[in-house]
Amino acid sequence: MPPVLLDLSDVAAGYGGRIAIQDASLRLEGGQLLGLIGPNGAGKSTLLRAVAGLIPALAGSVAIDGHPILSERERALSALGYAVDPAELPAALTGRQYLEMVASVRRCQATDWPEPELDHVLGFRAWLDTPLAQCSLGTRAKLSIAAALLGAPALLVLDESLNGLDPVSSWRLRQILQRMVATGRHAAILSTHQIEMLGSLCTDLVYVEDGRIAYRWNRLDLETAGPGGIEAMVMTAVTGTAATIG
Ligand SMILES: Nc1ncnc2c1ncn2[C@@H]1O[C@H](COP(=O)(O)OP(=O)(O)OP(=O)(O)O)[C@@H](O)[C@H]1O
Repeated sequence: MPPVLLDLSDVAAGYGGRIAIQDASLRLEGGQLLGLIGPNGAGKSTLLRAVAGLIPALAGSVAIDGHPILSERERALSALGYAVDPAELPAALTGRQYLEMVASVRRCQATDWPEPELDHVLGFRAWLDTPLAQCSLGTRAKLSIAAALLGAPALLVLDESLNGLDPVSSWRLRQILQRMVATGRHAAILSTHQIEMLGSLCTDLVYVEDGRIAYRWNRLDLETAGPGGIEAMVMTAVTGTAATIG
């Protein structure tokens, strides 16, 4: 049996007493790569922040790799790689300093990536000694993802992290994610507005709307739709009309 790497049960979370996501239940095993989609402001990032323990769950429970975030926070978070929003990276640090800081928390080396020479593969090596404030958005996004990958955590959470990446780096990173997940020892959640990116990547798909998980598709649904058919499948469900383009 693959390990249960994320167990989210009836989670509610929000800001200043206002609920932004509620009744969210998700279970991810090793080998699953979940795509998270939905309208702007639907609650996707809020859900992922609750998974990462950045905001508290106001109801329900979150467990990562079998460790409840509430009672075993340190053990739970040591199994999580969450790519921080590039805008929230510490601007005064260089990329190298940031990676070293994250590595020291993870108790690994600052180059301990699941694939060797990730800095070269993703093309940010030349920027490692530049303050993050002076790096381009895409380079900061790469450094954020590279930090999340340090120590090859069991659960990876990438919240729109691929948005700013150049096409080749995005493709390389998706390949790395797929290879990690295919081992059965890792699971990942990837939120994006680029549905077409998810077709050949995800094993599962969730659509969040108005603060709730509104639709779910599993591996069989995605295989049946085929990589090119996912967008039509989602649009048909969400808009209630058969959706085709062209
Ligand atoms: N830091 C915050 N403080 C207060 N409210 C917030 C904060 N972040 C998000 N919200 C609110 O919570 C709701 C859900 O926002 P969230 O960022 O989770 O949506 P999202 O689905 O990720 O949207 P997008 O696709 O536009 O990134 C929105 O109403 C938003 O205005």
